[in-house]
Amino acid sequence: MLRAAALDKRYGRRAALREVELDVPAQRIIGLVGPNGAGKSTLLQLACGLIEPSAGTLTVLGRRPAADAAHLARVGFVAQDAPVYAGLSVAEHLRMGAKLNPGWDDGLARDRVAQAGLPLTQRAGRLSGGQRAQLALTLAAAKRPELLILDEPAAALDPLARDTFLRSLLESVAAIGASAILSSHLLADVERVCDYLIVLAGGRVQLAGDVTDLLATHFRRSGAAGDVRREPGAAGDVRREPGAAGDVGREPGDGSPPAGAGWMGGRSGRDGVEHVHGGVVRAEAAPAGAAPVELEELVLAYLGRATVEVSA
Ligand SMILES: Nc1ncnc2c1ncn2[C@@H]1O[C@H](COP(=O)(O)OP(=O)(O)OP(=O)(O)O)[C@@H](O)[C@H]1O
Repeated sequence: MLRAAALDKRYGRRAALREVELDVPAQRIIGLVGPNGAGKSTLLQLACGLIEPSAGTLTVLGRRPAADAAHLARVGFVAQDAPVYAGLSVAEHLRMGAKLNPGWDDGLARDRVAQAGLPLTQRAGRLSGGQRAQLALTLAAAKRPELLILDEPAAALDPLARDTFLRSLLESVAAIGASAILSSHLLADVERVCDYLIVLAGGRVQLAGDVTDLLATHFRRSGAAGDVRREPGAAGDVRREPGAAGDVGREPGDGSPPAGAGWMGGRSGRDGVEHVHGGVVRAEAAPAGAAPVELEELVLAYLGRATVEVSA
């Protein structure tokens, strides 16, 4: 569904993506996570055909992004901050969507608008942030795309609006049978809706795979519980909501490796066990005494390792 080979994107001399290799199957909801400047928006914009690769190849639904009008119709994009036309009403947005998109599903659009409680006569500029995000999602979903691409769609929303938005996203994806890729800084959101994960840092893919496979092949060495955030380089800006489960007693990096965590800051490969970071290891089967990891620990371990590698 989404394939990248030796994909590079440079802005002048700055490399935003380097040697990206991806092969994401269809029918997934993909979470794209990474700290600020990791290259998430760049990858999504490449996938939409808004920008061109500097080197390498990227295919979306088997073709070059935005290859032609027919291919454009197969992809729906919700850009960061859910842009809509402030001066147009909700109903006018739907009429515009119907005119511009050959596969427009007006029934789906009107159902979604009603479900989200968007007043048809209200100008988009007067909608709340959550309502604007719902309108942008409606416009993208009513195209009935095979792939929905969303760049931090819920970042500006309060927890309740985000919850409603994510539920609508899941319903829309299920209703149209699409794949979706969304970037987010909020691991709780990714954990909730995504079944495939891509971790980007420093323009490189640190980890990619089905969430169930990743969780089945990563473990925490005994004594390492919850220590990933206390390691040097643990990336602090991919975050959970304050108060979310698992946050109790965890503090951002205090600069010292955790006692008893088996921290090696690199890969050993010994006995088929690869040390990732922060007591998190990768192995086909659980090493003796190791415990399952949560998605948050997994992501932080790879981001922590990337930070250590960059600063080494
Ligand atoms: N139009 C541009 N011109 C020059 N540099 C750019 C441009 N867009 C992005 N960059 C740079 O490319 C890198 C990746 O940026 P990108 O916006 O893709 O990251 P991101 O992971 O989406 O970050 P954020 O989470 O802050 O949105 C950054 O170093 C950024 O400064």
